[in-house]
Amino acid sequence: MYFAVISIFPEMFATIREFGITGRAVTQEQVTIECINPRDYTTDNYRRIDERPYGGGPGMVMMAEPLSKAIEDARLRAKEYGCRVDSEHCPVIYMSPQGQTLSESSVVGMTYYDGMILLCGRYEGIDERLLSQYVDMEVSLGDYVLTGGELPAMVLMDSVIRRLPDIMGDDKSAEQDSFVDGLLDCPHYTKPHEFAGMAVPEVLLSGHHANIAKWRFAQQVSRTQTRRPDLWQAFTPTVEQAKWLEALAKADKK
Ligand SMILES: CC(C)(C)c1cccc(C(=O)NCC2(NC(=O)c3cccc4nocc34)CCCCC2)c1
Repeated sequence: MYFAVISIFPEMFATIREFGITGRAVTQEQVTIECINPRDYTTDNYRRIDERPYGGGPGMVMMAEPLSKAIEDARLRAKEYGCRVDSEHCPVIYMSPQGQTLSESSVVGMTYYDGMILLCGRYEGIDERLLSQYVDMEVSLGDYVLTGGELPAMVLMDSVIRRLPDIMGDDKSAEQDSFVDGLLDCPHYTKPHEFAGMAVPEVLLSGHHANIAKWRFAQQVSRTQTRRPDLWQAFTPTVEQAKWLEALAKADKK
């Protein structure tokens, strides 16, 4: 999958290009992440990419011209990479507080794109005429004030990359199932057996895999019910999980 990121701080993206599962996906050429700096598309001596806002007010606004050229170049590169460069297959996504909030379901939908061109704002934002002319979709990470769109762009890329086929490899089954069935995670334990006077729940040492799976599922259920009732409301159990829920309910009644 092809990612082009348009940002005045391209160096920030080393965070996902050089580390962990996303770094491995880049090394194995399952994913390409190209950083495009709008400053390279300026024509003045000062390489201006921001200007004072019309109508006055604090701060600066990112100019449309350099961003438009950067997006057009990103489209060329996406095409060279093999993407079908249209809004259905390689959308221009503006990371924005005005956008639709990113969810695991929208992440899954994005794994079907050939690629995506991510636009990161800084200062007070981007000239509206650039957004109306070039942006296919606005996506938000959530409701808090940030200094830029780069971290949201990296979060989006991280969540999409880990869902691509052949990325999670053998640990896919473990990590994939626990995180994406819509429940919070169960507690995890590893060596040493004793820490700060605390041992490990016996069931995890039993080697009884069915009991261990049941215990973990029960932990996920109770944690989700108590900490995230909103997720619990939205949770739709698989047939298997529905059976376990029944068994749990019966056990609770005893
Ligand atoms: C949401 C809230 C609190 C009501 C709000 C309302 C008004 C402005 C902001 C804000 O933070 N403006 C600054 C700005 N933020 C973001 O880019 C951004 C923020 C949050 C989630 C994001 N997901 O992607 C990008 C995101 C970075 C500098 C360029 C202009 C955008 C926030």
